[in-house]
Amino acid sequence: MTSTAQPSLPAFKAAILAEALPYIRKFHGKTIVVKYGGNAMTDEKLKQCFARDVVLLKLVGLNVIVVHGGGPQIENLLGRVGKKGEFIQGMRVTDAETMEIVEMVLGGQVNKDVVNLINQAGGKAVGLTGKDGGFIRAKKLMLPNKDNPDAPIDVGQVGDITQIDPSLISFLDQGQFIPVIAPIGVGEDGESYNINADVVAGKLAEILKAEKLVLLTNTPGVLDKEGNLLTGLTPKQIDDLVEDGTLSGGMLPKIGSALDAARNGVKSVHIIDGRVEHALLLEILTDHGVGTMIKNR
Ligand SMILES: Nc1ncnc2c1ncn2[C@@H]1O[C@H](COP(=O)(O)OP(=O)(O)O)[C@@H](O)[C@H]1O
Ligand SMILES: CC(=O)N[C@@H](CCC(=O)OP(=O)(O)O)C(=O)O
Repeated sequence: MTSTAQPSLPAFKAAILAEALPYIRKFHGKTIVVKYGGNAMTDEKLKQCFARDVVLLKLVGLNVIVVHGGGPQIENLLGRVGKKGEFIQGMRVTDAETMEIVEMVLGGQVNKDVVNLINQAGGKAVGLTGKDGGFIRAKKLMLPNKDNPDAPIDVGQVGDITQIDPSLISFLDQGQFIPVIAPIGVGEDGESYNINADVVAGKLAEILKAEKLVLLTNTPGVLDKEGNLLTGLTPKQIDDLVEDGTLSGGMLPKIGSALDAARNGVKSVHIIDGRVEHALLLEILTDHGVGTMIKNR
């Protein structure tokens, strides 16, 4: 006779904890880059769950690096000065006044908020922008123009990463600190560049030879035209989804960065739902992967 009784809650919890052990062993000492999207940081309880997950991962021996966004938070401040954001191919058109606001919001309010959350949860977070130690160098980005390849599109002070110096991050890691990075780069003449946070996270994961890149956003993952979750995507499938318009807006730089990272040595790359409590722990330390995995072929 087979029993249909459900395991008791303590037994269920113990089983989940035990499930984490092989993952802790596998990832101990490895680098994990986590992109915390502005859209995933709107709810207080979720923010605290995120911070606790980051601290737990650090305590069990993973080198966790956080790169945060802040698109909605920038939009909010722009609105207060009577401006509205404009995006082309998922990149914010950034004039001088917008750059000032971007720097204020990303490098100030949002960065300090994430640092404080992690520290309140028991971690030792240190906030940085790419201007600190000049560790993210950038030049002006020109976007490709499908209609006229000879006339690339100018989106203002948006940065194209030219170099990332990993030594500052490694130094913080070794000191048991958790780097929290705002996606701002510095140009040759000290000028600031606004860089999409997914792009910074992807490049950083490549340079640091990260084991994993996890992009936390506000959808269950990549969705098809009918709104169904696509749990795994190959480069060819991604091309098709871009071509037929299934992927748009902020998903374009996200998927591009994810694919670049997967092709350039980051062992696993995931786009997951930051609105699910403890999504990060579920993805990294259990068998229950959530969201979309980006494959390199
Ligand atoms: N096929 C798709 N699947 C899922 N999301 C998509 C898709 N195409 C476009 N998106 C949009 O991309 C958004 C996520 O990107 P973005 O707004 O930049 O978020 P984040 O702040 O997390 O980086 C989703 O909220 C959704 O509106
Ligand atoms: C060039 C560019 O688009 N920069 C982004 C930087 C913030 C970001 O990427 O935030 P999310 O991850 O929350 O979207 C912006 O200005 O919105």
